[in-house]
Amino acid sequence: MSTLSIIFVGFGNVGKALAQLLDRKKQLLEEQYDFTYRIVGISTGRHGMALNLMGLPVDEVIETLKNGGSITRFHNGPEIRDTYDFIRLSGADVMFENSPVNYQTGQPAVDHLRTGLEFGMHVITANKGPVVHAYKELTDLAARQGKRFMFESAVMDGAPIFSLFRAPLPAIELRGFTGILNSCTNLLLGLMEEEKTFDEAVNYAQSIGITETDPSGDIDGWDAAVKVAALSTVVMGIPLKPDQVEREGIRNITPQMIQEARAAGERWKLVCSARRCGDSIEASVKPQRVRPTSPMFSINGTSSFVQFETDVLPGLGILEGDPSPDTTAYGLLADLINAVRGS
Ligand SMILES: NC(=O)C1=CN([C@@H]2O[C@H](COP(=O)(O)OP(=O)(O)OC[C@H]3O[C@@H](n4cnc5c(N)ncnc54)[C@H](OP(=O)(O)O)[C@@H]3O)[C@@H](O)[C@H]2O)C=CC1
Ligand SMILES: N[C@@H](CC=O)C(=O)O
Repeated sequence: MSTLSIIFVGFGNVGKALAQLLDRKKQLLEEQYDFTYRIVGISTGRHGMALNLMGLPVDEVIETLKNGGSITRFHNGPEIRDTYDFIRLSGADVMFENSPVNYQTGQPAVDHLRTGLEFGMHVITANKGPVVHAYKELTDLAARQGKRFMFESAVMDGAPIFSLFRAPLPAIELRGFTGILNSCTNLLLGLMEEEKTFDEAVNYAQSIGITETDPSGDIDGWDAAVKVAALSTVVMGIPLKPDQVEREGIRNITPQMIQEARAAGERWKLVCSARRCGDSIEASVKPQRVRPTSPMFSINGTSSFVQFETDVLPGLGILEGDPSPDTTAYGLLADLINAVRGS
């Protein structure tokens, strides 16, 4: 049985959930997939970084972070200058990159992933930035290195969106899609229907780890726009950047607007859509009132939904019920298994 050494770049809600899921699935990985793992490195933005090639005490690292402490005390080895040094010194087989998203450039995650690939690692991320800003570059580099660049969790967390179009739907023509791709705003709109204030709703969303590091990315529609751009780039084959998506967030939706919609039997939803027009794409993210006849009407809480328009399957939809950092962690774990077994 092989032992993979694993590093984490970014160890917030998602990184920690993944470390705990890996621990829970350790025996299954050994029995069914014939590999085990050792977490040899964890790096953060403001809470230090630590390498120990014999394996880090992950529970203690999590406890330290919970108390706001630095994890540098767990470091055992030569001094680490920066994250690139951390990646290089780790000699790891697999890197998980889960740092905050940068909608405009994808950095520094793109550089982290490139460095991991250059040093011979499979690189796996839930970060949407690199998918829209460096999909081709990182996919080509991974192929040259005989490694994988994987990002299933970047859109709809653990639901297999990218994998679906990788193999199970050969020869299909994807013409467009519509749906709810941002969990946070769907939760906020639902809580406002229950007469919570906007601030109360945001605080709750942050407490369950579903917002972006900076929640304005959710509220102003950037997270939804980067997901639309990622789907366009990867599954529709039309590279698109978030600022090319017509975008309006939910900041201007008032409690009165919510109640007016309710009185009319409708609900506000932050609707994402994209439609192929020749070689280009028309894409938007905007709040819309939806009727009970829409499949989006009954998408509650953090749940998300997408309906694909294809030439052969009329209306193929995927609903993900109540995702959280734990479901994102599952998408990352699935990527790990698929990278290791070459599927
Ligand atoms: N939360 C979710 O449900 C989902 C999140 N994602 C994506 O996963 C990624 C992580 O999200 P989440 O865990 O919620 O975010 P958090 O804000 O909880 O964690 C971010 C982590 O990245 C670290 N970090 C910050 N800057 C850097 C840097 N320059 N280099 C290395 N590490 C850095 C932070 O360290 P420190 O705290 O010390 O600053 C922290 O450990 C994001 O890209 C997000 O879009 C995708 C799907 C779902
Ligand atoms: N902030 C994001 C988290 C998952 O991508 C969302 O709310 O959808």
